[in-house]
Amino acid sequence: MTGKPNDPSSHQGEHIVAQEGAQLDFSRSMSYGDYLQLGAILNAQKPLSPDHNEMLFIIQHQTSELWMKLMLHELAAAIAAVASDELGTAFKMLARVSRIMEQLVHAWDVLATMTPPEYSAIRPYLGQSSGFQSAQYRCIEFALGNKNAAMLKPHAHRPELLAQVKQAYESPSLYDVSLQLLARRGLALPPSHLQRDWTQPYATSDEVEAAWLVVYRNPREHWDLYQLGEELADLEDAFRLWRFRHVTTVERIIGFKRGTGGTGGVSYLRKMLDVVLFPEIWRLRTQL
Ligand code: HEM
Ligand SMILES: N[C@@H](CC(=O)c1ccccc1NC=O)C(=O)O
Repeated sequence: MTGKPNDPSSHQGEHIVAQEGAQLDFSRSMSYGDYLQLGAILNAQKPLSPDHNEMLFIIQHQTSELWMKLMLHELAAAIAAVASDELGTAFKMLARVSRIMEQLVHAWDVLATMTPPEYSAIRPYLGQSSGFQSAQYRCIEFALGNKNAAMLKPHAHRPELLAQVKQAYESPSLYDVSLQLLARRGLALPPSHLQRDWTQPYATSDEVEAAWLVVYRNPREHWDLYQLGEELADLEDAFRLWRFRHVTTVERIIGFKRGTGGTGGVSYLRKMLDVVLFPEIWRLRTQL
């Protein structure tokens, strides 16, 4: 034994961990993998094709779903916090949601390493499955106020998922609870926007814009509402970037083919770029 770091006969590594007192026997205590349920997570990649690149496709989606799970966890808590006037708590959560969305924006860089012929080898194995059927994604859209009854249908065959998506569909969105907060703070909000059928898509209102304008014209007096408005802008900004990277990545990989989910593909995704979640937050800027 020479003791050199790269000498395969060296037992130096063993000595280091022993000296550091690292725990090495997990026969009777919880290990890293036990705590994180890595057995379940790392055995859940089951490629259907013989193609090398399917692992990328699966892991890209699974990691996205995990980040979406955290986003929903934070969003639900942020909605509850705004509804109970705990704005400091809500800001922390909303900032985290925006950072997760940015993480998902950058994740497209990994998927974009997949070329059209590489994806064409996998695509026939996907059948009619599509991200369009992601229950968590739909819950995020609904929590952010983009309500659409038709989007419940892909979940009709899975009662537990349908219940989850329906709950998000029927609940007030982040923006709905934000407007209620503005009203509690004495700003003039139209009754039509304070109590309504939450399943209906949000309708832009000049009165709502006027209320936000009071906040934005005097930030010092309404500092936390002003901060809330900017958190909403951050979140929608990041979400727009995600939508844009999706459609661009899709175009570079499948061009203008129809989607496996049955939509026109890029034409459908481009229409989604026109969705505005918090319209008055954007419109008011013209008046400042
Ligand atoms: C090769 C990569 C991808 C392609 C070619 C692709 C293609 C498409 C297409 C064509 C649609 C429209 C629905 C349809 O008819 O199928 C769609 C929807 C969707 N995809 Fe992807 N996608 C890709 C990757 C991803 C990834 C990584 C995610 C992340 C989870 C994702 C999430 C979604 C979601 C959530 C929708 C529904 C969007 C909405 O309804 O606004 N996709 N995708
Ligand atoms: N809609 C895609 C298929 C697809 O991307 C997909 C298929 C199964 C699971 C997740 C997917 N990702 C996003 O739509 C296509 O038309 O090629």
